[in-house]
Amino acid sequence: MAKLHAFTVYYVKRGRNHRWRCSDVTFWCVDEHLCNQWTQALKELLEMQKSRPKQLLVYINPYGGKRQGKRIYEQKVAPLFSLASISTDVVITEHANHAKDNLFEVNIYKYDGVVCVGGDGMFSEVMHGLIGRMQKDSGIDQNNPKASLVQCNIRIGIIPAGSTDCICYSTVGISDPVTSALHIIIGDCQPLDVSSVHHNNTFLKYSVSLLGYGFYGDILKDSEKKRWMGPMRYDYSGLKTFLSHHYYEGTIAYQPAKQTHGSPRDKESCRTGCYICKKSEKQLAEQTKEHGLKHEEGEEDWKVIKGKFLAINAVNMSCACPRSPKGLSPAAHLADGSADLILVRKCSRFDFLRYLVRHTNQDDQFDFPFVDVYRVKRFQFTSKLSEDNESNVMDIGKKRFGQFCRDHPACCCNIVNSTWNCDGETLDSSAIEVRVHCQLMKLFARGIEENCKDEAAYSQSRIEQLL
Ligand SMILES: Nc1ncnc2c1ncn2[C@@H]1O[C@H](COP(=O)(O)OP(=O)(O)OP(=O)(O)O)[C@@H](O)[C@H]1O
Ligand SMILES: CCCCCCCCCCCCC/C=C/[C@@H](O)[C@H](CO)NC(=O)CCCCC
Ligand SMILES: [Ca+2]
Repeated sequence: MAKLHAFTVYYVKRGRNHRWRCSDVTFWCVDEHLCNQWTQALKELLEMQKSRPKQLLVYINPYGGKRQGKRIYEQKVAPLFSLASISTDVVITEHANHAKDNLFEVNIYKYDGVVCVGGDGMFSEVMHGLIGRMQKDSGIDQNNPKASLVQCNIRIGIIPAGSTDCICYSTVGISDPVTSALHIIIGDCQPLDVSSVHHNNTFLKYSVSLLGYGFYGDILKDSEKKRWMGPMRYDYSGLKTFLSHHYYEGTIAYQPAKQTHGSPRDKESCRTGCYICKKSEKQLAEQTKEHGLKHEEGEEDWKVIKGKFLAINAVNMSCACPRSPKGLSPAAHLADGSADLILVRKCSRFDFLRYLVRHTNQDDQFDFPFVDVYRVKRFQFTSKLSEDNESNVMDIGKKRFGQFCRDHPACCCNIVNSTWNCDGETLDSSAIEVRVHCQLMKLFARGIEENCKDEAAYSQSRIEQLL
């Protein structure tokens, strides 16, 4: 028998529900020279793939979600990175803000990307570190709410190991560490809108998923005390908050997003290669070419809404997650430069439950008389309490009689403020000013792919597209 020579090709195979797996095929051949020619040609082809990362900085939160981050990375992700010849510097975080602070100190420019292993909170830390570092290096003051921010071209990869993993689920279609690792390896790139949140010309936070006041703010505040329960804390605090049924009075002012095509009531969702996000990318490039970073937005066309709200949810993306597979705004776009502002007004407990149930099924969440939704580029919120404080008409008696509104004791209208839930972190201020920055950062992802029945059908459609 002649001596056989062989080489193995590792490739990505699509599974069900947006899951990707690594598969391999081994080629055998008797001719050693031919075998070497093949491996050489394949190596050269791989070398030409400039979007694939070679060096990554990895942060692992060992305490996120079910505390499995370190194990998930070591067992499922590191072997794939090493198979793909990616070199890594790994930091296991020792305290909150470790990753964020570290990103201000290290030479980030030597990396092709930063990977976070954890949940939405861990992603938020890495995003704040990277965006903050870019602004610092470019001399841009984050405290100026009107500043045009510098885009961050160092991509972030998310290995989901948290409690909600909403950002991973909404940008990949599944919360699965191996799938996310493969998106990183093949060098996918998904731009992402980021909202900046300010109070009185002071920068508070950035947000990419949910900015929620009322229901989601109260859940978060209560659940933070129960971190030891792990992801279950949200079910416990969710039920408690639902039963308390608190309303909050305040004023919302918003500027509609006129430049984006599409509406929150659209039937189609944002998917891989989304033409609405592509149009926004083109507009952004033209704007930057014309005005550079100096472009200022007009102050025209503010709309004002006063009312009592059970929940105010501003989402930059659908916020799909395993608990809510279509998300809070199923037609929101990842990179169109706008957010969907959802106002849930005072209604009965039963009606609010009907609304919440629609987070989990196929029915239209906005088809209720007490729910309004607007696609916006900027908004401001002031609670009734801070309005009263500002105009110096605060009734001290209200304070003394505890937290319920003295004027309507039976209405559950809360005179204390709720808290803003900003991607799973609480904000210190209730009065905020929010602005969406179109495609401020990039992820190692490609958006959610259209569902295809099987791989053969997918390949066929790709061939047809290419032809
Ligand atoms: N070593 C650490 N010790 C304590 N806290 C940490 C550590 N590293 C990171 N953190 C903080 O833990 C918080 C929560 O982490 P993470 O987002 O990973 O998990 P989660 O809250 O369970 O998930 P999700 O955000 O998806 O709901 C983050 O805000 C992060 O700042
Ligand atoms: C009777 C059935 C009612 C069921 C209602 C289920 C609703 C689930 C909606 C989940 C929406 C998640 C939005 C994303 C928020 C994240 O930025 C944040 C950080 O991870 N998570 C939470 O605040 C955690 C929020 C958890 C809420 C439970
Ligand atoms: Ca958006």
